[in-house]
Amino acid sequence: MICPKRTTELLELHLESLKDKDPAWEIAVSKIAGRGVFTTRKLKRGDIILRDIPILIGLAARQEDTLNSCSICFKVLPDTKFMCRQGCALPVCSVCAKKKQHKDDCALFKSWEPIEPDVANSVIIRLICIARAINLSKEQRDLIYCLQANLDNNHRTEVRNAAKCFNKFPTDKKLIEIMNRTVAVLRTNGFDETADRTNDNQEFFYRALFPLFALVNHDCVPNSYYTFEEKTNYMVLRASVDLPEGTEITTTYTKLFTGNIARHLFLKMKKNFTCKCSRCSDPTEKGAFISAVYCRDTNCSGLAEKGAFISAVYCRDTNCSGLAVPEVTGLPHPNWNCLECKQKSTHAQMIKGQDFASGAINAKINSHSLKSLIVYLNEKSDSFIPNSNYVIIDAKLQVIARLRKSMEDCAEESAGVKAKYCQDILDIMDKLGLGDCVMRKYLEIEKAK
Ligand SMILES: C[S@@+](CC[C@H](N)C(=O)[O-])C[C@H]1O[C@@H](n2cnc3c(N)ncnc32)[C@H](O)[C@@H]1O
Repeated sequence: MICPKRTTELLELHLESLKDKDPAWEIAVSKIAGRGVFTTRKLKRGDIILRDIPILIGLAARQEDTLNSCSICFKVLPDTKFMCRQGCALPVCSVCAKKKQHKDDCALFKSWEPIEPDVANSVIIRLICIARAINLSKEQRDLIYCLQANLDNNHRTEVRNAAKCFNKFPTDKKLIEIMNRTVAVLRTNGFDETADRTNDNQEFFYRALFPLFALVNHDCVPNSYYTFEEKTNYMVLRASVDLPEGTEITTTYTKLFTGNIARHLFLKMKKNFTCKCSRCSDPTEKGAFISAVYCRDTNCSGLAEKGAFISAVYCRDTNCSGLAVPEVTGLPHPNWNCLECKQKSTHAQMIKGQDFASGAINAKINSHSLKSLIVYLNEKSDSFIPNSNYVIIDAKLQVIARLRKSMEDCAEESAGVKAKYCQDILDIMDKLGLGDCVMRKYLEIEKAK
């Protein structure tokens, strides 16, 4: 680990234009992991903790149908003629084509001779963010190298695959090392794949590295939240709750509403660590029961109908309607404990109800009938899965998002549904102890509309 003092020096150079005489943050050794960011004074809920400038930013280009965005301003361009005419294989709008950043990108990519310069290729477009590290100053590069990089066997794949798209991709070991290291740093600290980092469940369409924010450790109930300034892409980090002086700032690397088991797996596999926060250590997730399922201590796990089983559901001949939670946290397939009858069950037994409800909800989502999804959530899902379960939270978020766009085919059913679902989720957020965040603001606005 590079020491907090040197890290701060490099960050101060990077943040020059945002220099604050009396910053509310400092870098210090963390009890959670390595270095962390701490408050230097008392802050109130909503106060700005810090602002950060992306040291690297580029299009995420995750899906082929989003390739017609400008690689500088990220605006979506008309469907045809959005590629640079200079043969660099980058999409750019006519205004940004004249900007220095594009001229630098263009010169670099053109010198590597793209094999198909007129075709938008996601591998090439995704490389912009990484390749921009080549033209950074020494201090900027030092800052990138001072950030943690979880090196796994895959971090070289991206550059290796990109090389196949050019006739003259560099073979110089130093250049390749800069790009590979940047990939690893971005994966450990940046915004990249949708699932890698989420802003309270919202997706990103660019990949970016904010070096000061990269020092913020994870907690499944974070005490800060961030937004972005539209014109500059600067990040603004604010306090979710009142923060005493000397508090370590935390953010979340996972979605807020996934259960303990899924969060544990994601953090282990994608971020290389096991979270030991208070939510992760509590099988009830602070009484929010996001991963809880019904106990249904049952003598019968058969289907409630003979023959073709077309409308069959699991037999509900049960003795117990209590909630079951994982016996211990941090295992992918834990045994489960009923909080009422104390019966223990295997993971496979317990997860049936959740899988069943999940399948039914996905079928309703895919059928595009919002009405049938709402009816299912209001009248049926509760017999398979508790309303606090994340499968239900996700489905309600889908309904809220769709009702927000239009009233679709269900004017009657939707009356009051959006406000009720928003309130249901806000109640769960309160149980988790989540303070202000983008999601809370979104739900409060949608509830009031
Ligand atoms: C974005 S960096 C955070 C800053 C890092 N502590 C440093 O010194 O550079 C992410 C890395 O920090 C560590 N980390 C962050 N939050 C953690 C947590 N809650 N528990 C364990 N390790 C954590 C993990 O190694 C993770 O890959």
